[in-house]
Amino acid sequence: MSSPTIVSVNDVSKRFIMHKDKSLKERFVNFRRARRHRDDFWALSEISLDIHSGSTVGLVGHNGSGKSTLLKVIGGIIQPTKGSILRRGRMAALLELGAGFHPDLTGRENVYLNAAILGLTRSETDRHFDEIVDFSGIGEFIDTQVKFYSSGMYVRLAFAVAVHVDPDLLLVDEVLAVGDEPFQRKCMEKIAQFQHEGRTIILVSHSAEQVGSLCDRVVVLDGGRIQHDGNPGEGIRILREGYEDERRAVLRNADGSRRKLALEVGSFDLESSFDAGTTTLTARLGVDVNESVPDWGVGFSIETALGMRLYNMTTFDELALPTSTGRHELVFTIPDLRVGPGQYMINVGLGDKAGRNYDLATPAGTFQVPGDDYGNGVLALRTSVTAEGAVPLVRNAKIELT
Ligand SMILES: Nc1ncnc2c1ncn2[C@@H]1O[C@H](COP(=O)(O)OP(=O)(O)OP(=O)(O)O)[C@@H](O)[C@H]1O
Repeated sequence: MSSPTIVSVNDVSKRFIMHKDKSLKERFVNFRRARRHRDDFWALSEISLDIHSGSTVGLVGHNGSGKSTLLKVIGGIIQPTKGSILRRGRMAALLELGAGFHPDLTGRENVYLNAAILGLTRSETDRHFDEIVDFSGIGEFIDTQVKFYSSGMYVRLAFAVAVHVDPDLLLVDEVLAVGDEPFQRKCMEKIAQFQHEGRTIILVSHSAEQVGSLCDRVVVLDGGRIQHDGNPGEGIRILREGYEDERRAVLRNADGSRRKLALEVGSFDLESSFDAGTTTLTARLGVDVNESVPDWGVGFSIETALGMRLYNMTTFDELALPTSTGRHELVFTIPDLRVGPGQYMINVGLGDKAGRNYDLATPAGTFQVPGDDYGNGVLALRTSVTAEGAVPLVRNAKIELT
């Protein structure tokens, strides 16, 4: 039996009105002709989603695709123009930096205010107060007005309150990217605990890695519509493909002709060879040097289909690459590749030592490692098992280029 629906988004559309008049005076002068001086903009169109209790849903999409608007509509912060939202249980939302905090109140006062808004009594908040402050790491600044807090401090305190009010549903909008690394780790642990406890999480993220590791369902938005709803790996692939199309579009001049970058990924070919039980992967990268760039180099990384970075290297410490214009071929050889069954992506980026980035191919190529009987996971470990009277089997994992 599937778990009950905690959020139901029914055919929701959201319109924003964009005023063409720049100044108040223009608006005043054009008051009677107001309709002609405004544009309707549909940030969300006909969105329907049922979110089941206990799931972790990632909302992803390009800038302006409507992720934050959808999260705010789900959170009841803004009303849909059409359609309806049904929500059950206690909700805690981390939507905008500082939203829900009163700048003139201290951290302590804001904790009580926020917790009250989220439905906690004063004595319930008293009980959690030390834990909240402890989790936030705010320390003695808890009695300082929050207008003096840094953005990191805001997020830490807001997150600490949200996760200590016993929510059934947690909405998180990108704010996790703000805190420092130890705090982000703490947040991730808390989210994992929430998942374990069967709470529901909806999060907006730009990080494929975060979405891939946390979510069991990914919704890709494009221009306010659902482009994909379901498998996270497929969602991340669709999102990346979109970024690649966007990048190509940026590389066009106004007349449609292709604009050249100083360094460009010209070609990328993968080969694999299998010998004596090990796989060697060879990647041939053709770089078009259109303008001489001193100290250029290549970043080369391998990721899982869910965006988890497995390996990263650059050529900067290995090679001084030729600066003459024309196509240069680099050959990356990875002997004895030991990754487990699954799909992998190879990304390449071209840049220089001064930190300038020129071209990026994400992915430049993909490969698939078929399942074998040695186990699953990102590591291919040739674990051997013996048992008296048993016949050992020998299995080979061949790599297929896709
Ligand atoms: N209050 C508003 N008034 C007018 N337009 C708005 C308003 N809020 C959002 N928009 C527009 O709606 C579209 C969707 O915005 P939204 O913030 O939901 O996108 P997003 O996918 O979260 O983007 P990002 O990744 O940049 O945060 C954007 O084009 C944005 O400019």
